[in-house]
Amino acid sequence: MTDQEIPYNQRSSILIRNASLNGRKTDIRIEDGIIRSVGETKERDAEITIDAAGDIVMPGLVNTHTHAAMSLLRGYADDMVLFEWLSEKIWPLEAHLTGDDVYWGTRLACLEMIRTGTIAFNDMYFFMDRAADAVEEAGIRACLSHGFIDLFTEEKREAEMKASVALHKNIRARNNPKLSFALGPHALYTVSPEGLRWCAEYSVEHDCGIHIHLSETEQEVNDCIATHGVRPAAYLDAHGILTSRTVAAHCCWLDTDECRLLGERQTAASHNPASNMKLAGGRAIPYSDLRNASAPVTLGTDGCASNNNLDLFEEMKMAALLQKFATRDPTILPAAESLEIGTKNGAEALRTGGGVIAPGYAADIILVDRDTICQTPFHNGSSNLVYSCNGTVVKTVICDGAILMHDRHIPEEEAILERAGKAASALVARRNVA
Ligand SMILES: C[C@H]1O[C@@H](n2cnc3c(N)ncnc32)[C@H](O)[C@@H]1O
Ligand SMILES: [Zn+2]
Repeated sequence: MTDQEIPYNQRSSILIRNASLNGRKTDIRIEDGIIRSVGETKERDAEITIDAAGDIVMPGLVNTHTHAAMSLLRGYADDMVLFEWLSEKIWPLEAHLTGDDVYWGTRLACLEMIRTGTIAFNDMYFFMDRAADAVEEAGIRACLSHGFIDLFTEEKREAEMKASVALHKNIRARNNPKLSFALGPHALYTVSPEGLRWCAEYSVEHDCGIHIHLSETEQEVNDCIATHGVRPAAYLDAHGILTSRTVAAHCCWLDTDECRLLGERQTAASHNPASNMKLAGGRAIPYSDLRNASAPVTLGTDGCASNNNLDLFEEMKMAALLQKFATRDPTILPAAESLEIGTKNGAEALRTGGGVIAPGYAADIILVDRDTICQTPFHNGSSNLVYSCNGTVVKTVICDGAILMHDRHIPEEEAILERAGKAASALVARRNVA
């Protein structure tokens, strides 16, 4: 089948033939966005047939914490301390962002995510109606939240509440099962207690998610104890923020009791190892404690200004390596577990219906090359995917039963690179004259 014949970003009936799954050859039938059968099939009547001989099939990856349009800020400010990085470089530049910037930045981010095998992401940023436009055109799944930052003033709180409700309405009106809405209280150091409480109540009333930063730095913990007399997780819990619909990003400085609290509430922790190492937070996520407490652990990249890419294959490797280094225990977070964190756990946290290759699951599937250096020799599939490969191994991406990349081709790639590059230059120029 030539590229022209592929109906990109349209649900189709798809037959994948001869793919390798857990070391066995198999066919996979997809209809109406769902995996219908896994195993050899005699049926041949699909709209699209993909011969996947030489490819490995696996669930698509899920990025549970990002700020997609920050792809425009890739390389803009590196090698800085987190708070100075935010307050001196990132926030002053973001003050000049437009809806168009967010549209092109999010298109660029979706392009990168699709190319590296990600089929869903959890995003917190601004001008999110334009992010939603970009996401729909890319065809990927996303949970979108307006970054709610009231800086403890009532006036800003009212504005952020309005912006959040408007985004919720906008997303509902699109009636796209791949799009969902979450409240996005940025962090306990940028949102008033009233703002947090409002987000919590709104999320209960409308059954939507909550996306927040939690315990990224030691300073956040120390300031919280000094101001409120409790640690960050307890503080957020007292304001109703820790729920089974909540994704808490970073979680580096949680203590054992806080891990237990996340477990009790079934709040998902999004582990962002590259960002934590780059911004030098100084502590790795307490992975064992979270696991012992049965708190869901998922994987995220954070934005492109602190990573600086959105490749979750790299992130799976860093997650495993960082745990080993930080705990001096090479047996912690083995490759197969890292893969599960990057796929199944993220899919559960974002409720995509996918994350597993089996009948009845959402058809969120990727095909990765087996005939490459990083897969040779092939002693252990999980080991190769986590420790040896990166996102360039991905050949084909199917999301909700629609093809988004086929044989490494994604429509409009060149145009997106050009427009996003121009938007980034113009944004920096506006900041420099201001
Ligand atoms: C949604 C808001 O979150 C900011 N943001 C981006 N990265 C981080 C981080 N590691 N920690 C806290 N905030 C961050 C964005 O720059 C935006 O202002
Ligand atoms: Zn973040």
